Amino acid sequence: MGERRKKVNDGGERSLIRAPSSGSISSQDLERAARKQFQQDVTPGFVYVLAAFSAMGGFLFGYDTGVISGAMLLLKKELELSALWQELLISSTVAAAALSALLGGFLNGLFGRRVCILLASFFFTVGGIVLSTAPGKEVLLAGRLIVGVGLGVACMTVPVYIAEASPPHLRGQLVTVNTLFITGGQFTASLVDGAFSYLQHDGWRYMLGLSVLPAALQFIGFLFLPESPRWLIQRGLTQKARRVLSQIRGNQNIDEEYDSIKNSLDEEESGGGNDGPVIWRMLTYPPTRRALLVGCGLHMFQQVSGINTIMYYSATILQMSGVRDDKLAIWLAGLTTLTNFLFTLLGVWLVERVGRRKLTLGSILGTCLSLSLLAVGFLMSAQHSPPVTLHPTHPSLANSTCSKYQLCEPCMLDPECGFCYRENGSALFASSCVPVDKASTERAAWGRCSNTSLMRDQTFWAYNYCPTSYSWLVLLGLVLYLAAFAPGMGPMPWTINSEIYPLWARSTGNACAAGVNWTFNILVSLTFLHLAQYFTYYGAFFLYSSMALLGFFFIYGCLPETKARRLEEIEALFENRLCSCGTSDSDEGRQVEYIRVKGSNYHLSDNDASDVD
Ligand SMILES: O[C@H]1[C@H](O)[C@@H](O)[C@H](O)[C@@H](O)[C@H]1O
Repeated sequence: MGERRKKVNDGGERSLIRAPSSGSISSQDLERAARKQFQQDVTPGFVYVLAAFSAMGGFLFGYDTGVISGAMLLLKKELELSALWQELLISSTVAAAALSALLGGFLNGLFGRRVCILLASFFFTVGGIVLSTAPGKEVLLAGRLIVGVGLGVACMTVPVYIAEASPPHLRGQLVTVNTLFITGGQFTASLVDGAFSYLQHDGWRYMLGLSVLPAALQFIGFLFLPESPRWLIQRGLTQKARRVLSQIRGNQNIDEEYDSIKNSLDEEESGGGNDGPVIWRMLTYPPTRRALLVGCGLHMFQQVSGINTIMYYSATILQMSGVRDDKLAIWLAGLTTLTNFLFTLLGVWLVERVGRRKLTLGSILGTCLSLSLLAVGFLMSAQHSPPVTLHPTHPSLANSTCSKYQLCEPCMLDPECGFCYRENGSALFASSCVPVDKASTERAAWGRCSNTSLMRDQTFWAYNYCPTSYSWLVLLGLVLYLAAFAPGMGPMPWTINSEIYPLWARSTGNACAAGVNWTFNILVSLTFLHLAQYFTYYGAFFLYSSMALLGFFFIYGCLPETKARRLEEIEALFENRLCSCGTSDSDEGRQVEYIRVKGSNYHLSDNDASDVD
């Protein structure tokens, strides 16, 4: 208790932690002086330019993963793609991204962040050109693989680069901007898909090729942007590092930041144990092992709470709610990506205000509840599933299971069948379960629903869904899901991973975590239809909801708050046994303000202001 002032090892960041009780005049004077100084140390605009150019990698991530669904609608008709080829063209990019993200860790350590981003934008540009000029499906596949390689490298490098260049008080916000760009890319892709869907011939070339523009812009921009100062110091390029630091910190004093990075590197070196591959060292050193577990766990829970299934399925949810026109459903699906984007913006605003931990916890809890609501919506629809009243006879039905179904629910869960019905006001009649046309799921193979243009008024074709009066519940679940997921669970795994590893483990840690993200992304999307078929839609969504609940407990127990801390301080947060964060969070319950002042670094736990000039 006798200790009135404690020097903290924050490596030069002048930090004042003020207890709510400290309200004496001297403390206020101190704050005023500190704030004045802080305001003079404005963050130079250069950091924002740097973050925006880097986040174009995020935009391309969102664009290239989002645009394929619309392009595929045209491609499969024009190139007569089999189901296997469609699957190959979609999954190849994600698989290539998973592998190249892992390789990206190695490249990052060896060549630095800047070269890796240049490499990624080069791959994006070449991939885009190959895709838009492809003469056939084989070249298309090559193009999708090239884009995937770029994606993997970009998704793990960009957050690290932004985190390493940002001042601590802005780091969360600037790294989260990268995810904002991901969702912005997804939104743009849905607009481009909508616009070019009218161009039946070659529309896909424009959809896939447009990514060349931002990719080339990023490449040119990065020819002029600097390397990360932290990587330069690690490589012993100290003069260059100092130059970059002065460039990105403007009129602020860079000595302390420089010393802090240097000291933490020296400590690591003198600590020994530098033998063996980085991943081995990470796994055998408890703080990095714990950080890796938290980082990979966050990405796993992000994906198993179903974001990409929801985005992919949103057009069907909208059709279920009464939007019957396919084109309109595609445009309205754009609203889903827009909602995702807007709520990510909320995340950018919240991350430095409420902190990473609270934001992620609140978000996953909301995600879990809204997934349950979605599941209840599907359950109600299933329980009130309309019956099949007509059992037409047709030679092709001899080998089909469709004619055996008595209700719409099992009929729509069978990928071979669809539900054809007539409607009079809200009453449904003359319904049948018939095989879907193999060439297009928009119509039946034969009968009343086989020719969309000739379909008489009031005759409808439902594939993948059943007409229901509970669609409002599903729609509400969808909107609430996006509102809960997008500000926290969408961006935080990327943001937190960019800051929880010490410098020597940062590239490898981010590479592994991004690899986990892509792997679970593939797993969830490949299993969704089977899950729905065997456990029904509500079963699938209840499963995602329980995953999110598990994720909540994991985050509650294991994720420490990293807000406003210098990157070099964060390792210390993982020194304690994992899963103790929920019980002892040192800074929680106290009002924490980090204020830059001249002089040494103080953790001010009382009113003493005597050392501040
Ligand atoms: O953080 C992003 C984002 O939330 C996207 O919307 C999603 O498609 C990605 O898979 C995810 O990693």
